[in-house]
Amino acid sequence: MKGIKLIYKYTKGNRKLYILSIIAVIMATVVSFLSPVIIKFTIDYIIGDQSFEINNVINKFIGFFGDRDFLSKKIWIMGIIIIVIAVAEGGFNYLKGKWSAMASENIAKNLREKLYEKLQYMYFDYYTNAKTGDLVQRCTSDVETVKTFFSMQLVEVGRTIFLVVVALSFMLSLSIKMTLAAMVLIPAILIFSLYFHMKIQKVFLETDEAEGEMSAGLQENLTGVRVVRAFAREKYEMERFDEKNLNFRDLVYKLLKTIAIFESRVDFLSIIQIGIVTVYGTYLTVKGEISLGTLVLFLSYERMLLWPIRMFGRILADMGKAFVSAERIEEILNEDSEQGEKDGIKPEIKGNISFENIFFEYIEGKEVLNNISLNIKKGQTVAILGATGSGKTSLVNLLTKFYDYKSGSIKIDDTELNKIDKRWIRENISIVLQEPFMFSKSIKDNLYLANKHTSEYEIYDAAKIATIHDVINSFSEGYETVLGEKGVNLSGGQKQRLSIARALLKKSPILIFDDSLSAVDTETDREIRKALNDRKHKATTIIIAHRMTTIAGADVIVVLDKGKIVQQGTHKELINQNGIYKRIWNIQNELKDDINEESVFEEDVENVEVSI
Ligand SMILES: Nc1ncnc2c1ncn2[C@@H]1O[C@H](COP(=O)(O)OP(=O)(O)OP(=O)(O)O)[C@@H](O)[C@H]1O
Repeated sequence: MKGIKLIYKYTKGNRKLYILSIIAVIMATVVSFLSPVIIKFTIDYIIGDQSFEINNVINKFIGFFGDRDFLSKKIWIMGIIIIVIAVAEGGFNYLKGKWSAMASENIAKNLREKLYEKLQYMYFDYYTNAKTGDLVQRCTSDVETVKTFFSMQLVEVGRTIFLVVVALSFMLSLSIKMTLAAMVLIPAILIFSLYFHMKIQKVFLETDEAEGEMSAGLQENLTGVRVVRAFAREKYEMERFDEKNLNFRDLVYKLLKTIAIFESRVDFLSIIQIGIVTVYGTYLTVKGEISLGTLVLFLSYERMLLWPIRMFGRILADMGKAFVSAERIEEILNEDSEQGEKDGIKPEIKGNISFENIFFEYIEGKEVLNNISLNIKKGQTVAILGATGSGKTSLVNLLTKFYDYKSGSIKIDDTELNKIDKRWIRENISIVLQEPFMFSKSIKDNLYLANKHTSEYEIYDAAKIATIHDVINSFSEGYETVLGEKGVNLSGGQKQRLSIARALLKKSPILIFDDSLSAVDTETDREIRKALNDRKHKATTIIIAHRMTTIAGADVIVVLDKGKIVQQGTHKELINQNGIYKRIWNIQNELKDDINEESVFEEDVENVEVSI
């Protein structure tokens, strides 16, 4: 029932095409019934001189070409009629294929569109829990399974049912005895086919899973190829892949063997069925109960019926698969997402931010932020320092509305963040993520992503601030250089710098760096901070970092520990307090002494006030 509802829902907008393809199938089937009738007519009436009372309409159709005398002299006319019928059948089958393909391709396209759109707006939690491979499979092979159902199985079920009904009524009108003989093994073949295909479904599923595992293994291996090489684990990886490869081969072999056994058994049953019609039909013909033409007609219909009936089980089993796929697609489409939310307000964002008694947890009972209160004025630079897992990124996640806070208050200027439109606030915040991601496009296109109306001059300017302009120019294609998957032809630090340039191009009133200078060397870090310093006060800037020199020049430094703010103040204030900040500062200075090198670090320590 659920499946039928889904069929009805999915065909929306394409039902006319479906009706047309069903009409074409009916026409093809009707026409296919004509050839044996023409042959019977030729054998019995033209050659055999017997009366022909098959059906008034068909009688008239053949009579249209002339009387018996005329036709017996020009028997080639019957050959031409058969050829025309075959061409007409082919034409109707072509139209059926065309219309059902158009409808099913539309359905698949709409489904992919809906899924893609939905996935753009899912809540962040969804991506944390969902497996990427599984999502990709739902958007590709599950959609394909549903498409195959609509393009083939649905119409084939209709064709088979129509074929059986029409053939049966036609055969019954000619000879009840022969019809019974022609149908004697049909139920057995049908039941056997249904039983077999239900049973084999499990093997199909196992094979699909084994193939999925093999491709997932390959994908993981390719993504982690550097780790594999670095740990010299090639042999181990090959063995793991071999195991999956072997398992897949064995399952496919088992599947093909089972299908071959089924085919040979059902072939055997079909031959016996044809044998029964031939022997019993010959007996009745000799006795004069039926004509030779009727025997030939029954044999033709028998052959026409056998193929769809033996495949009926397969079609039904595949339909079961299509319903499972449709449900997997529906699971995604029925998820709650940001799309369902009402639009929030869109105030002008100046850049004043205040957190008041914010508590936050991702998982109930596991507090991540504990009573956070913090005031950031427009244009200020705030640095956040804290151990891993202390809640720095979570603070940013709330600000960008990736997650919602349940208690406390966050105000942007004077507006409660909860009331501000999600897209609006994200448009007004530039964020450089902890793990920068670059699309497989040119460097320029990756930069345009931030602001498609930006000028080339602005792009170069942002790249210069992020100290990546010279690096880009050193590539032979310059800004047109196409980045590989995940930007692999850039180093980690280069990717970070490019994503800083991208964020700067957005020109938002709020700028966030989430540990975005960790992969650049101290010298480059200093250069970027100097360049940024010139833009100071243009945007409220939040910097999350572990390197003290990155942090020290901020207007306000916030020290987080296990989700709580434990210290807050300027570098000068914090250095004079006994606390985490002073301890880390001392550790980094001691390290510097240990290394005992004349370093940029030393300069940084001296210039901390100006170097953000
Ligand atoms: N999506 C999530 N679901 C559940 N727990 C999460 C999620 N994201 C983060 N956490 C948990 O919240 C805590 C704070 O994480 P957060 O990423 O804010 O730390 P952080 O200070 O930014 O750390 P780092 O410096 O390593 O990036 C951690 O204990 C982490 O395991």
